[in-house]
Amino acid sequence: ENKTIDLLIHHIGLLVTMRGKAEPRTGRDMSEVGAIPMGAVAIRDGNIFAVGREGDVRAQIAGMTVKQEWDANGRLVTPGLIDPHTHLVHGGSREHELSLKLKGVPYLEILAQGGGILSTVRATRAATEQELFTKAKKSLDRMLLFGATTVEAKSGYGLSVEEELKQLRVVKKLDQCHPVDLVPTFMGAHAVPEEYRGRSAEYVELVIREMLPEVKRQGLAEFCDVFCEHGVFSVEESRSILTAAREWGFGLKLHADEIEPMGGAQLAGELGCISAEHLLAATDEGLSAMRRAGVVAVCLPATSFNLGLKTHARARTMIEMGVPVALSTDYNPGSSPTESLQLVMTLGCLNLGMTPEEVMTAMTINAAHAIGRADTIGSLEVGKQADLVIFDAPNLAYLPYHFGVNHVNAVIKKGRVVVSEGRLAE
Ligand SMILES: O=C(O)CC1=NCN=C1
Ligand SMILES: [Zn+2]
Repeated sequence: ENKTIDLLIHHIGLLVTMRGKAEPRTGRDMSEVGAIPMGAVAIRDGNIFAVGREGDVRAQIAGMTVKQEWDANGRLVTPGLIDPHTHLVHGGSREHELSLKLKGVPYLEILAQGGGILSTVRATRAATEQELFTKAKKSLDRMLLFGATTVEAKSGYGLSVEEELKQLRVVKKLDQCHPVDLVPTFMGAHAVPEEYRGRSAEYVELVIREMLPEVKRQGLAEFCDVFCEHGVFSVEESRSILTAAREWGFGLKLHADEIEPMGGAQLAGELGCISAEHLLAATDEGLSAMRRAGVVAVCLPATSFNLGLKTHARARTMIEMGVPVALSTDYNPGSSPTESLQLVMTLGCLNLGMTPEEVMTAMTINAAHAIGRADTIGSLEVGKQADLVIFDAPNLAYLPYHFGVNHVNAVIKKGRVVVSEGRLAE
C-alpha cells in the first residue's frame, strides 16, 4: 500500500542534495551543491519519496505511516559518495616498491623492470577466485565505512582471457553480495604481460579478438579502459582497442596522459569516451577536445600525491574551460593504495585547488556521470536511489579541512542502514 514511509531521516543540520542540471556539472555549476539547513529525507522502497526542509517533508508525508525515524542530530548529510575509478580486485601488495620510490626510481622504470603492474599480475594469477574475493571484500568494506556507496572496479591484473574473466567474476560476485553497488570495467589493456614482452601488437590482437567478445558474451563488464602511456599502449593501439570495444557495445574509458603527454586526452575526445583518467600531462588542446565531446575528467590526486609528483591534474583549468571534473581514489596496490575518498577530498582541495563544494560535486553527481549512472545516483532528488551518508561534521568544508580521519557516522544504501556509529551494520 502506498501510505507508508520506510525510513524518515530528520533533524539534518545541513542537507547537501546536489540537485541541479541533468548533464555533468562544470564551471560555476560545480559550486551549486543544493544545500538545505534543517533538512529531512523520506524514503520508500529504497528510493527518495520526499527531500527538503524538514517542515516541508513532514507536510508531504502527513497521514502516512512512518516505519522508522532516524535522528541525524544536526549532522551533515550528503549523497552517497561514488568512486568511479578503482583497481579493487587484485592479489598481493607492493610495499617493497616504497624504498625504490624513495631512491627516486620512476614508476614507469619499475614497470619496465618487470615490477609494478606486472608484479601484481603475478600475484593475481597466483590467487584463487576465493582469495581475490576475500581480499577485495575487505577493501570494499573499508570504502563503505569511508562513505562510498557505488564503486567502479576494473580488471587488468589477469592479462589472459581466463585470468581477466576470473577478476571480473569476482567483481560480479561482490556486486551480488555486498551492499555497495559495483560497476565493472574490462581493462585487459592495462599492460603487456611477460609472455608477450616485445610482441605488444599480438597482445593487442588477443585483447580485441578473444577478450572483448568473451567479456561481452558473459556480460561481465559495462566499460572498457586502456592504459595509454609511454612504454605501455600507444595512442594507435589504444584507438584500435577502444574502437573495437565500442563496436561490442562497451562504454569507453581511457587512462590518459598520466605521466607523458601522449595525446590521450585528444583521443578520449575523438572517441567520445564517457571519461578520461589522470590527465596530469594533458595539453589545453587535449582538454578542449574532451570539452567538445563532453568527456568527464576523472582526477586522481591520491595517485599524484603517492607518486611524489610536483605537478597534479589541472582541475582548476578544466573547471574554468568547461570540462566536468570527477574525483576518485584510483585504489590500486601500486600508485594509489588507499580506499579513502575523504583523503581524496583533502588532496582535491590542497593539490588540485578545488573548493569543498566542487569536491563534493566531483565525488557525487559528476562521478555518477563518469560511470553512466547519473539518472539513479549522485544526488538526493525525488525518485533517485536513497544512497546517503551522515557525516559527523557541521558543514562541507569541515570534511577536507579535518583530514586523515573518518568522519562517517552512518551510511544508508537503497534505504537500508548499512553503517551506523561508524561500524558496519550486521
Ligand atoms: O600501478 C598499478 O597497479 C595501477 C596503475 N595503472 C596505471 N597507473 C597505475
Ligand atoms: Zn587507474
